[in-house]
Amino acid sequence: MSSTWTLPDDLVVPELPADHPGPGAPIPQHWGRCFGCGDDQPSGLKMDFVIGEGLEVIGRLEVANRFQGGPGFIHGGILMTAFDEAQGMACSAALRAAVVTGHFETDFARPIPLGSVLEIRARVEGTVRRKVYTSADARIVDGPLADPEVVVASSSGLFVTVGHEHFEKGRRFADGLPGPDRDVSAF
Ligand SMILES: CCCCCCCCCCCC(=O)SCCNC(=O)CCNC(=O)[C@H](O)C(C)(C)COP(=O)(O)OP(=O)(O)OC[C@H]1O[C@@H](n2cnc3c(N)ncnc32)[C@H](O)[C@@H]1OP(=O)(O)O
Repeated sequence: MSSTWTLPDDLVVPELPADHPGPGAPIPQHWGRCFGCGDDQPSGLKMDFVIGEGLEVIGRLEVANRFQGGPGFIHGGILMTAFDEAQGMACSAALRAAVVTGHFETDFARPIPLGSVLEIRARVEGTVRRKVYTSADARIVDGPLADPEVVVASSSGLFVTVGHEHFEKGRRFADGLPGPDRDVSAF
């Protein structure tokens, strides 16, 4: 299966921020209630991230039983969510900007068993105005069917940088129903 994704000709590769922490530095969760990375989200993916080389970040996902789709394997939508989180984190680390997903596509190359540990390497390919082009690939690095040489899935996504006002619209719904305003400025 091959992607229909193509990068534009006028892509600009961003410079790393001057205070970029460098490979291996942990990346904090961007929002405690985030389904991808938050530790205040019991049903979430609870992904961990560190900075990789250049414009790359490295995410880790333990494939828990609750992520099951077909018997014994990860649900495809869960895998897409993990890619979405990783590629969003790559944008945030490279650009120090808030982003939202505009367009996303994933190739599923191999089934991924429950109990395995996925490493997702996600990177910014470049920007065009507010558009951020990203890609990522996943490998099983521990547990069942582990083989770090094999790419089990890959992904391409277009993110769009937004101001914090974007999230103001959702702040009253942070508990799922309209309620007191919450401070989402740290998102
Ligand atoms: C601390 C932070 C941590 C951040 C860490 C992040 C990690 C979290 C990762 C999870 C992220 C999510 O799931 S976010 C949740 C899912 N996504 C969303 O809810 C987004 C919903 N959509 C929107 O809110 C809106 O459509 C926007 C913001 C994407 C765009 O609206 P806008 O602001 O009015 O901008 P607009 O002018 O329309 O578009 C700007 C440019 O992007 C292009 N563009 C817009 N949408 C698309 C699209 N779907 N496909 C292609 N291109 C698009 C336009 O053509 C234009 O290109 P040009 O004219 O310049 O050529």
